[in-house]
Amino acid sequence: MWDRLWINARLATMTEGAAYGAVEKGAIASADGRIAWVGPLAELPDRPAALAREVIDLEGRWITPGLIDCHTHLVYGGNRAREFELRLEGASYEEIARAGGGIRNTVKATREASEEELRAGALPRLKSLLAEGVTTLEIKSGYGLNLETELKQLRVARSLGKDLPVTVSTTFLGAHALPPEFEGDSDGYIDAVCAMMPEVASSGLADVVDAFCETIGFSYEQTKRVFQAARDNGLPVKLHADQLSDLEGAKLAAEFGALSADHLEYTSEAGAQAMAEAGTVAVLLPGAFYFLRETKQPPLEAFRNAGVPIALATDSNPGSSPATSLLLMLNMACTLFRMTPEEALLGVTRHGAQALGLRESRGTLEVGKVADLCIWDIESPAELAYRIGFNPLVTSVKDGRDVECCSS
Ligand SMILES: N=CN[C@@H](CCC(=O)O)C(=O)O
Ligand SMILES: [Zn+2]
Repeated sequence: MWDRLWINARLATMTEGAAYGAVEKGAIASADGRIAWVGPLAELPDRPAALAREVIDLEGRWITPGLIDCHTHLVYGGNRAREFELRLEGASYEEIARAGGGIRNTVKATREASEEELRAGALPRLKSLLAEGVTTLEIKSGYGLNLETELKQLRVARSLGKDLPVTVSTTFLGAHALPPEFEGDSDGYIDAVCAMMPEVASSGLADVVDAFCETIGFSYEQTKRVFQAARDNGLPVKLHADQLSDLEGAKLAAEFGALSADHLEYTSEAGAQAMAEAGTVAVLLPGAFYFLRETKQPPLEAFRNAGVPIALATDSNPGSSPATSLLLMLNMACTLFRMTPEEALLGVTRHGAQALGLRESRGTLEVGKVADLCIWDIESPAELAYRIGFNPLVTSVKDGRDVECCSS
């Protein structure tokens, strides 16, 4: 017997086929935290009450897979509201970074914070994401830039996943910026990051390794060394690539079979082609594009033509995207990048799961996958991208159970 059965539901399964993989008059069941049955209500093998311990009549509400935010920097100290003011007075993101502000400001605050303080700062941001139906998210380090603080951030990220109803995928981003103690010696810092890799890997605190390949970050060659060290230690990679200039980060990510390359405003057609061949997901981050008032659009058409799966994320961070609404990112991706609402929803479900290497277990409503669901009070899935600042979530379901903690 199944544990739970939701009937009279409209399902956006996000599988291939019909738009949104929609099933108009559907049903879905969970058993032991997994999806046990999904399909048209009329095809249920027996009366609902004979099939499950609990039957829930959704009266036509929509169900989607639980949402996935595949790129965040959620755990950090302090905030950068002062830099927001400076940028409004005319300073650019790059100028602030070159003058020793930017990421380095957050590094100072993160080094000074205790684990408890970092956790207390991250909790309301995480709860805001959960209240909109996020059931899986990625959290990066990258504001420590020394082994001790990077591990501190990763421990906080892991603990959030243990204590809240959310699956957390963790990412070691040691090569995020040059720490002040390595000023003038970026190669020396990359040596240090590579030297951290064995302990990062053996700690079990990081699922993936990331780097910031950019003129204000690290070069192609330096990023390649970080990726090689990750590979030598059995960790998969992803990359902050081609955000402010084309350093061929997309190509490098593809060469290493990266799970994803993220940002990608300056990616060339050849970079998109390489990603398609490698199965690397393009993660677009409209929050950073908006907040930094970027003008160069990511090459959406090149990704579509090459068949690159496109994901979307908040990039929640204090400097370039202080966002804690994934639904807002759906709207921004459509308005700013001209993605369709269906592409946007795929970006935070099926393709978001793929970007985290979780395609087998999450991201679609299919038998055998984890029973992470969102139940929405909407007339069509396009409404999730259409509205601005409105949350139509009725409830989310994590591992088959209703999420109680974070309703708005
Ligand atoms: N691009 C680099 N990292 C972040 C920004 C971090 C920060 O400014 O604190 C990003 O993904 O946008
Ligand atoms: Zn980022």
